[in-house]
Amino acid sequence: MNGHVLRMSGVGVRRGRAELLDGVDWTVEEDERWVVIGPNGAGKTTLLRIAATQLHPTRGTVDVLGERLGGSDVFELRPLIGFASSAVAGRIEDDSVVRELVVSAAYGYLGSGKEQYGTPDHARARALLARWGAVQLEDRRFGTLSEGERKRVLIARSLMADPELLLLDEPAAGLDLGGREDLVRRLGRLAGDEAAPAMVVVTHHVEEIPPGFTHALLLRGGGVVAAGPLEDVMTADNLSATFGLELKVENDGDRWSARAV
Ligand SMILES: Nc1ncnc2c1ncn2[C@@H]1O[C@H](COP(=O)(O)OP(=O)(O)OP(=O)(O)O)[C@@H](O)[C@H]1O
Repeated sequence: MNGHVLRMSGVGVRRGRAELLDGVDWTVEEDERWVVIGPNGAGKTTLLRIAATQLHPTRGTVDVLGERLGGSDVFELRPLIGFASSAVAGRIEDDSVVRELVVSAAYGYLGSGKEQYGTPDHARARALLARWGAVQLEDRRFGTLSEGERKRVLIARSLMADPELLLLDEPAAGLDLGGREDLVRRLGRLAGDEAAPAMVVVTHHVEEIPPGFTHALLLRGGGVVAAGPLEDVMTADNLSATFGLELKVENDGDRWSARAV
């Protein structure tokens, strides 16, 4: 696999006359933790769906975990990819019981529900729910959970298959301040775990970059503004260009913040 978990080259996505992505070059190595940052409509979700093998680009090449998209069976790749997004959440039935929901992802994030699960699977699901502060919810139905509770359950579920690539689309969206800080701290803990998969987290807010994250890709209008190590990319100039307004950016060693000048 040469350490490349994900490699995109000249990737473009066109829908009608709209270029959702254009000329995206991006490589994620196995020990890297990336944030993808950009304004509404920048193409972040489209980019993540390509990485999750849910969407094929119109142009360019994509290699995920050493396999070329289009040239291999994506159903074999998908169990190796953890993916949590509001679209994934939207496909979950309200009456799904949390414990079953997590264990049913043991063989991929789109578990059919027909697989047989054993005691180790249930123990792993429980441990993951505990790690994400959600074990007290295991008997609850998904439809009864708060937004913050759903996010934590979905992340536990996305890790159930022990993926090699973890993709989280706006995991902190809709959370209150305490919920956001709790989630960012837990993501930071995962980022610091050497055994954790390569991670890509999409966000609109630099305040949501967890400690321990290493790289950022800034996206605007379907194009990459900058990509690379956080300390190189997270400049006021780059972020101002990404969001289309003049920003001041601060870093206190662990966390980032930005505000209009
Ligand atoms: N099928 C489609 N046809 C035309 N335009 C589309 C289609 N699907 C998505 N788009 C547009 O592509 C752009 C990128 O969408 P995407 O969801 O990837 O952005 P995003 O950066 O995730 O946005 P947000 O932060 O608002 O979630 C948006 O302007 C969206 O309206």
